[in-house]
Amino acid sequence: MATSDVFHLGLTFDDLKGATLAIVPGDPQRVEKIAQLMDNPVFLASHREFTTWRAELAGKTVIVCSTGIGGPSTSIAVEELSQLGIRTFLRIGTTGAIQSHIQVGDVLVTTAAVRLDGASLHFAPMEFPAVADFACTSALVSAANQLGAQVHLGVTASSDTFYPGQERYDTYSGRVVSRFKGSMEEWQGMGVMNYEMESATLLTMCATQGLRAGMVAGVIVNRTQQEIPNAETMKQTESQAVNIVVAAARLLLTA
Ligand SMILES: O=P(O)(O)O[C@H]1O[C@H](CO)[C@@H](O)[C@H]1O
Ligand SMILES: O=c1cc[nH]c(=O)[nH]1
Repeated sequence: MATSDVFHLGLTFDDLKGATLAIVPGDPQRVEKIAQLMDNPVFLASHREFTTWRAELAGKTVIVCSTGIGGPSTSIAVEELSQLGIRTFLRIGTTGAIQSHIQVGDVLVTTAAVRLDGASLHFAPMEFPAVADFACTSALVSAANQLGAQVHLGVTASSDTFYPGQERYDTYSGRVVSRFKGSMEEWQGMGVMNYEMESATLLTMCATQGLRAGMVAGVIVNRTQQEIPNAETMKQTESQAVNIVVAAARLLLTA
């Protein structure tokens, strides 16, 4: 029997037991928390940034697999999970809001991403929109409403870097390259809700390959107010977004 049917994830076809839906957080430590909210959670593998558990929801198998931070590792997770049979991806992340009306603790559902990454260009030219799947997006919004979350729907800026690409000056050099100087204000003017680091790659890969993807994130900082998140608030916000993604997966699996 194969020990792994794909290059990085350390998973076999057998491990997935026919699952077609995966929940994909960035942080490997979030994976078990998500799996434990479902039935019969089982640890499958952990290699590099990719930790994978399997569980059941509404009698169907669900995979939970971390992508790590950023587009390159996300592209590997999405590619290998697709090879193994996954067709629907729900990302659950943390994020920094850039609009003053969005509060820390709110939840954002991404309808499309500004492609400030490099990996998505390996799947489609820049003219192609990084757009979320409508059914996934609707399920995430319904789940957020069911759970009483304060939810905002809109565009996310998805950057390869946490510091210059998100126009942070509180760095060792204090310098941001000219391409990104003033960029936050520009995105704010266009109504962009927030920054994170994986949706551009995930949404472009899925939209160009007949796969479904949706994205929800808990707001852990608001860049118009502060730079460093509060640890307790961060835990609560993450936990709310985790509950939402599991509820959304249930809606999609029972539709
Ligand atoms: O909480 P996750 O899912 O990792 O998402 C966000 O947090 C990381 C940066 O701190 C990036 O991966 C960003 O997209
Ligand atoms: O500001 C933030 C917070 C979380 N993740 C990001 O990528 N940016």
